[in-house]
Amino acid sequence: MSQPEAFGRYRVIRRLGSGSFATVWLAHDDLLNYPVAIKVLAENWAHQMDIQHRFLEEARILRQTDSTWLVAVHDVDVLPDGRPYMVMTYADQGSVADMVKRDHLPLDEALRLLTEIGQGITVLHNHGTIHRDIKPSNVLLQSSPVGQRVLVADLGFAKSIDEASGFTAAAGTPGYMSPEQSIPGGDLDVRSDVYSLGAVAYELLTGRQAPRQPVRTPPGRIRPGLPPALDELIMSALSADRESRPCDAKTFTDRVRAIRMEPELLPREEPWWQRHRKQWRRLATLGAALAMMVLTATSAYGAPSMSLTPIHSATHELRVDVPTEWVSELHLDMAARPTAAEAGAEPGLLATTDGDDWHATDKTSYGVFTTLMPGVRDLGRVTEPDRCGQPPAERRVDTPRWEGKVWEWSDCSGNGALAAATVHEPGEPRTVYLEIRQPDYRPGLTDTIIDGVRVYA
Ligand SMILES: Nc1ncnc2c1ncn2[C@@H]1O[C@H](COP(=O)(O)OP(=O)(O)OP(=O)(O)O)[C@@H](O)[C@H]1O
Repeated sequence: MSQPEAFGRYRVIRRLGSGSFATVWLAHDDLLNYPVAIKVLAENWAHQMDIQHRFLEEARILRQTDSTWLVAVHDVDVLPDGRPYMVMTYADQGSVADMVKRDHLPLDEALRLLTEIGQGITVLHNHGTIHRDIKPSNVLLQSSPVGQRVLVADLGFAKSIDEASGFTAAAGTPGYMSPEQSIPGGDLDVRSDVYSLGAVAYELLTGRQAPRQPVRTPPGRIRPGLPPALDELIMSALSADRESRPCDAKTFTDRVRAIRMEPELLPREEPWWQRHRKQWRRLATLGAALAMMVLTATSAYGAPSMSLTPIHSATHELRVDVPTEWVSELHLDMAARPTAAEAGAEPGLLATTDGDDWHATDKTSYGVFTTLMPGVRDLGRVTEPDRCGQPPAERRVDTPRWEGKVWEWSDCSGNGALAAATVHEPGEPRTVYLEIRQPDYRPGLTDTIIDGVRVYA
C-alpha cells in the first residue's frame, strides 16, 4: 500500500496498521503542531452503505462521549475518491495486547489497567452503547504528563442498547465475545461487554487468553496468590449464563477498584531487592544475608498463596517467573551442565535456594535455571535421561506460545522433583532450556513457570 502524502491538512508520517475494515495512519497537524491518528475506511468497503454508516456511527459515538477513557475523534471527512476518514487522538504507546505480550504485569498494574478499561466501557454503557469487541488490541495506551492513559478504541461493532435487544447479527472476536454474541439473532445487553471485560482481566493477570466455554480454570490457578475475590469476580464475569455476571461495566469496575484498595488482599509480588535489581545485577551472586531471609520463608513451599517473581537475564533477553521463596540467590551467568553446553547452551539465569549445589542432584537445592540455545533442540540432545536414578516421565508442551518437551523425575534421588524442558515459540529457531527443581512433584507449577517464560528479540 503506497503512503499518501496527506489527508486534508494532515501530513502523513507512517502507517500504524490495518484492521478488517480500515487502515490507520500517523499524521501531523501542522497547523496545531500535534500528532494525530487517521483511520481511513478501506476502498473495498467504502461504497457499502451499511459499512460506511457504521464507520460514521463509530466517529459520532466517540465524538459525543468525549471521554478521557475513550479515543477522541476530532474530525471526519471524505477523500476525493469517496473513502471516509476520521481524525483521532494518537495513542503513542501501542496497545494493551502489545503490553501483555511483552511483560508479566505486576498485580497492581493489571488492576489499574482493568479499572481504566472498565471506566471507558462504563462511559459507553451510560451513553446507551454496547462496545461488542472489547479485547486487549482494542485498548490503546497514550503517554500523558501524569502517566500512562488507557484509551478504549475501535467501536466498529458498537451498537445502541435499544437496537441490540432485537435481532442482532453475530459479531465480536472469538475468545473475547460472550456466548450470546456468537448466536445470530441473539438479543444482547451490556452484560456481553462484562463477559469481555472478564476475558481481558483473565489475560492481563495470567498472560493467557481465557479458556473456551465452559471456563473452569480460575486465573488464580495459573497465577497463584491472586485475591480470592478477584478470582470470583472474573469467573462470574465469564459465566455462560449472563444472569450470573455483574450487571454492567460499572458494577464490575467498582469491584475491581475495591479489591485494588484492599492492600492486605494483594500479595507482595516484588521483593525489595528486585526493585533495585540494577544494582544487584552487578553481583553474580547474592550474599549470605539473603540466603538467611529466604530460609525463613521455606515453610511457604507449596502454599496456595505462593507468589512468583519475574527474573530477567543480564541482557534482558529472557524473563522467567520463579516462586519468590526460591530466590535466595540469583546467578546471571551460571554455566549449563556439560551435555547442555555441548549442545550450544550459553551460561544462563539461575534463581535458587542454593547455587553451589544446583547441578548436584544428590544435594537439596530448589529453583529454576534457564538459558537460550540457537535452533530447535530436542531435549534428548540437551540432557540425559538417567540423571535421577530412574527414567523420566515424558510429556509434550503444546500451548499457544510454546512447543516442546518436558522430562519429569517425580523423585530425584530423594531430593525433590526435577523437570527439564526444551521449548521454542512456533516458527522461532531458538530454544529455551529450563531446569526446575522443586521440593515435591507439582507438574502444574512446572507448566506455570514454562508458560511465563518470555524471550525478547
Ligand atoms: N488512535 C490510534 N493511535 C495509534 N494507533 C492506532 C489508533 N487506532 C488504531 N491504531 C492501530 O492501528 C491498527 C489498525 O487498527 P484498527 O482499529 O483498524 O484495526 P484492528 O483493531 O487491528 O483490527 P480489527 O478492527 O479487524 O479488529 C492497530 O494496530 C491499532 O493498534
